[in-house]
Amino acid sequence: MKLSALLGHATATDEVVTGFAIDNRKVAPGTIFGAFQGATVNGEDYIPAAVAAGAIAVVARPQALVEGALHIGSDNPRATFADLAARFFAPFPATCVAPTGTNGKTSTVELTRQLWYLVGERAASVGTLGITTADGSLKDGTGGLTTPDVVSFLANVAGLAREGITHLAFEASSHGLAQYRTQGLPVAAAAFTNLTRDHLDYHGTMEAYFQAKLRLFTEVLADNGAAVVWRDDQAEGADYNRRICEAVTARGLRLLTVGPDGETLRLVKRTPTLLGQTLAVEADGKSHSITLPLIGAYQAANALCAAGLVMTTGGDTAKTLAALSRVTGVRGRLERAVITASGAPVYVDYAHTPDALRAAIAALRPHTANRLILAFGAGGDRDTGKRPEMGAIAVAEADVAIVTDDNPRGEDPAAIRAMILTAAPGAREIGDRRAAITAAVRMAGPGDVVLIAGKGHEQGQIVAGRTLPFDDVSVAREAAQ
Ligand SMILES: CC(=O)N[C@H]1[C@@H](OP(=O)(O)OP(=O)(O)OC[C@H]2O[C@@H](n3ccc(=O)[nH]c3=O)[C@H](O)[C@@H]2O)O[C@H](CO)[C@@H](O)[C@@H]1O[C@H](C)C(=O)N[C@@H](C)C(=O)N[C@H](CCC(=O)O)C(=O)O
Ligand SMILES: Nc1ncnc2c1ncn2[C@@H]1O[C@H](COP(=O)(O)OP(=O)(O)OP(=O)(O)O)[C@@H](O)[C@H]1O
Ligand SMILES: N[C@H](CCC[C@H](N)C(=O)O)C(=O)O
Ligand SMILES: [Mg+2]
Repeated sequence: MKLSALLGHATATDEVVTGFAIDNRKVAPGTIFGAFQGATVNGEDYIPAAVAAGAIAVVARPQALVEGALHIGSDNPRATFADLAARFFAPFPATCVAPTGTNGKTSTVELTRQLWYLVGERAASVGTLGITTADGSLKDGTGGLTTPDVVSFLANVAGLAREGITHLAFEASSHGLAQYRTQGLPVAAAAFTNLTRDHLDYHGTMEAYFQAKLRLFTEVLADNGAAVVWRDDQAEGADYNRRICEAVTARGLRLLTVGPDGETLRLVKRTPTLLGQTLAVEADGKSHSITLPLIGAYQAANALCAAGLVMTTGGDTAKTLAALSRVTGVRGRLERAVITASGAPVYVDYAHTPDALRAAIAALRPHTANRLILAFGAGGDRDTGKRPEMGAIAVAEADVAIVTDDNPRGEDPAAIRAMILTAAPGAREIGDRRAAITAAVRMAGPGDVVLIAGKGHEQGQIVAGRTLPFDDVSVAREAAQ
């Protein structure tokens, strides 16, 4: 594609555009470079290096200095760059949907993908787990991010379309929304699960965090799009869900509400069973009984959000709800790793926020005859305020709480544990995660349940800039030997 065709107007030198880059080290001849002010450095400092490497145009603020390449000036360079990149990489899958929320995005995209698969669509998902393709296999391309950087995202989504994917569910993280990482991809439906404490290191305040999420509904969602909003008016942060509904209604878009206080899919009753739960749901004045093979209220919530996304993009209500009985568990979300010799099940879960920890413990409580033994930690170089909150929840809700390490990154692991322990009197401290998991598994007796929280599907422990191989599920299995 020629530069003039991409921009829609004549340019002094009309070169062929070969690609897009936001990092000067990825620029090749013919690239359009996006220079953005970041959280750690200013991308504008790399413009000369990008031009030297062959960039033919640079998207940057109007006041930025660009010499030797076309300067595409914009007050919102991230958005302008993404719109151009989307024009370059298109076409995309015909139906793209995106959930956001503090917790539940990965589960919702995966369940949405599965529901589409079960009714015969070629569907994929993009998020924390990576790129999950039509047959359920995983491929890389996200760079370890939940919402990949804009170039990787648009290039990969276009690649999925070329492979015949017609339906895509992707996770819209608050960082991704704030940085316009998905801009340019038309979104047919967006979902909102919940908003509770997380990422305040980046957003500063809960209101700023909410505003980043809100953008999915006010700006990213297409003009003829629809929103699915979880409604449990008694839940923590329920006011945010209400505000999302108001914003969607103000835009005149279709709104589907799901949950105990939802109107589209009203969750009337939830009954835990041995390996899952039965959901009594009212839709269009009809009662449906859904046998969901996943445990926990939180998984029911994500399943209904997923069903809403499928229904609002053309899925038949009865068929979609029926398909919920055939979904399988999401990797690292209340995943049963092993049953110990004494008969205690050991679950691995990705709870790394206060609300998630509470939800994961609550999910297991009905399945626990005796003690609920919890091993958990909190990540380094992330919101520090959530640490004591998680500690308080652990000692209040679990019978045995073991505080251990979870990706200390650049921080002193002992200092992270100390912050958790300030609000967790009675909790035990075992820094080494393998030792903590082993202790939890070995102390479990008949009727006990073990919950290992925080890392879910992760395959490494990030310590001082290095990622050491680590998998909670395998370690739990070894401990149970
Ligand atoms: C805080 C954050 O979101 N950082 C991400 C973001 O950085 P940034 O825009 O602030 O960039 P920066 O590092 O200050 O650099 C500014 C610009 O200069 C460019 N640059 C920089 C250095 C250089 O030598 N040359 C160069 O061109 C960079 O590419 C960038 O465009 O853009 C970078 C490039 O895509 C990402 O790698 C980086 O992710 C870091 C590694 C990260 O840890 N991000 C996490 C916190 C994150 O994004 N998490 C969310 C939410 C997770 C969830 O809750 O699910 C996610 O979606 O994964
Ligand atoms: N709807 C929900 N309500 C409360 N807690 C939830 C909900 N869904 C998931 N959780 C908790 O959050 C954890 C992470 O879930 P999931 O991976 O689906 O969320 P996410 O939003 O993608 O998280 P991340 O932002 O880290 O990618 C789960 O393991 C569970 O403990
Ligand atoms: N997307 C989240 C994942 C956190 C996972 C947890 N194991 C941790 O390292 O804190 C983040 O980057 O904040
Ligand atoms: Mg996720």
